[in-house]
Amino acid sequence: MNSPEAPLMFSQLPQPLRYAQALLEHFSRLAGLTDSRRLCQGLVESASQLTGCELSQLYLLDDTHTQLTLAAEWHENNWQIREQAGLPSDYHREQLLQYCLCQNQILAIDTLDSSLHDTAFLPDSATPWRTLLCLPLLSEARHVLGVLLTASTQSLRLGNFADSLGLLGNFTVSQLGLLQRVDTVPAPATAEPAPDRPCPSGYGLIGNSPAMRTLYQLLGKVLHNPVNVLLTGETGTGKELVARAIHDYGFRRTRPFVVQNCASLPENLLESEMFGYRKGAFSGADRDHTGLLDAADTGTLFLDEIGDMPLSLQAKLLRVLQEGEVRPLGSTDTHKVDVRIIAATHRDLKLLVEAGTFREDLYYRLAHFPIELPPLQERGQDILQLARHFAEQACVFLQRPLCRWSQAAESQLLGYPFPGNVRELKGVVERAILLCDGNELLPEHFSLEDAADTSRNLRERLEQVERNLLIESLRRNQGNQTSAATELGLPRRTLLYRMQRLNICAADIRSREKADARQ
Ligand SMILES: Nc1ncnc2c1ncn2[C@@H]1O[C@H](COP(=O)(O)OP(=O)(O)OP(=O)(O)O)[C@@H](O)[C@H]1O
Repeated sequence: MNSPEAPLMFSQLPQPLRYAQALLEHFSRLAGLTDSRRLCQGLVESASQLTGCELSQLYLLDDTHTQLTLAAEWHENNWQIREQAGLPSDYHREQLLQYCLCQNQILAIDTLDSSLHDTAFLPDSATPWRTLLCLPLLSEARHVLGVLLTASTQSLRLGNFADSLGLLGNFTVSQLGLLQRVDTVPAPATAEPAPDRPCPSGYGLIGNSPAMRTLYQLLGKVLHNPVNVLLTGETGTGKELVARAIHDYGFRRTRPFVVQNCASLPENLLESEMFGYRKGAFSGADRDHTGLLDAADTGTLFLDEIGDMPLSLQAKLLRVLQEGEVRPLGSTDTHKVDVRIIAATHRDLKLLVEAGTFREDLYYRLAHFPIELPPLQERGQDILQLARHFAEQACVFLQRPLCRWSQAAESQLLGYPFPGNVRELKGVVERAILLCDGNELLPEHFSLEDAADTSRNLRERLEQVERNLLIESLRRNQGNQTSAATELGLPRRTLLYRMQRLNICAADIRSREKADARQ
């Protein structure tokens, strides 16, 4: 067994060949299981048989990575059924599991000490648990999906099984994924069509385009990993929303989330806000003040517009990132904080580095895990999904019935460039809901044409606005010209004249009456 390949995985085991053969048999047995529950049970049984451990447990994260659940347990030669299989949403007390999951690290403990380690997740045993192995289970894309744990009351070198058991565990979770996909094959054509309602697509964010799916993949990688994250992208693309998602769906979700916009305060105020100060640090400092870094301790600090942070503060922030240390103004002492920094900017930080206004060392520290948010224009049909979502929100807020979307309005939104991205879309939709008196959103409710169409002169654009106003009024009055003229404060003859000039015909007015009648 001196060949450099296969033996490496088995070389520390007493009977490597027999073990390799047994491992193959377990692979092939698991590959034949077509029921998710049996597959989970099969894995824990295999893990115990291969290692000789009395206990094996399989924990799986749910789709949103918020809940870690005990999916199967093998103990005392049997599958166990536990009542409360779900762990608290931050699995904070289960430090060992949390370490393995969040750090994506194998954990092998040869001498388990119950006074040092909280092992409440292990079942009661007459003899104390002595050795433990925790393996993060990974998808093909290297996302952590769960943990495989084996434990024994005997002294075993469980670390030697880590590589081979990891392969078996990863294989099992990929089989589970396949089975889930088979179970969720679209319903047959006879089924009722799904309601046309927007729904969050990933981590509470809306959008299903390839660009957004790539974003969700990247988010999945940082949720359970304490790296700092740099969010870039045009204004209004959702950087703050994404920062919140990383916090809310990650392992710090029960800890504070603190936001500071670096462009909103002058240098000295920003410094005292972030780092805090001691009484007497400057005139007016009549008491100690806790800084945001302390407020965010054990949680997340979101630094928006990081490109606008003054150079002197950049040096202090670098110290926090490198040493985890904060020194409040007026203090000679430093103290430690444990804060995940998520920074965001719509500016090109590399250019700022070249221009000498942003520190290169800080840039590299922050950009450990850069995530670029796609502009709205690159999200295709997400525009409509987002628009429906914002329309629904606005209708609920205004306590009015939901509006239908005319095809023309949808096409108009799809053809508009949205330089202000999602924020602009939200504003445009909310305004349209206010302008829409009936139940159907029409192109004239959206003030997009003017911004998009620069080919028309001012008079033509004003005429378009006037035309929309007249049509709206006529529709409100069921086509009655006298009532519409009164509402608009015009003599009826003037209204007729303007209608003629602006080419408003009965069909323009009827199009909504028809829509209303269909309701
Ligand atoms: N994918 C999304 N799903 C739902 N709402 C979104 C999405 N992206 C952005 N929004 C909404 O759009 C608005 C702007 O988002 P946000 O403030 O996070 O953008 P930003 O990139 O941080 O902007 P800025 O660079 O100007 O600070 C918010 O109301 C946010 O809720």
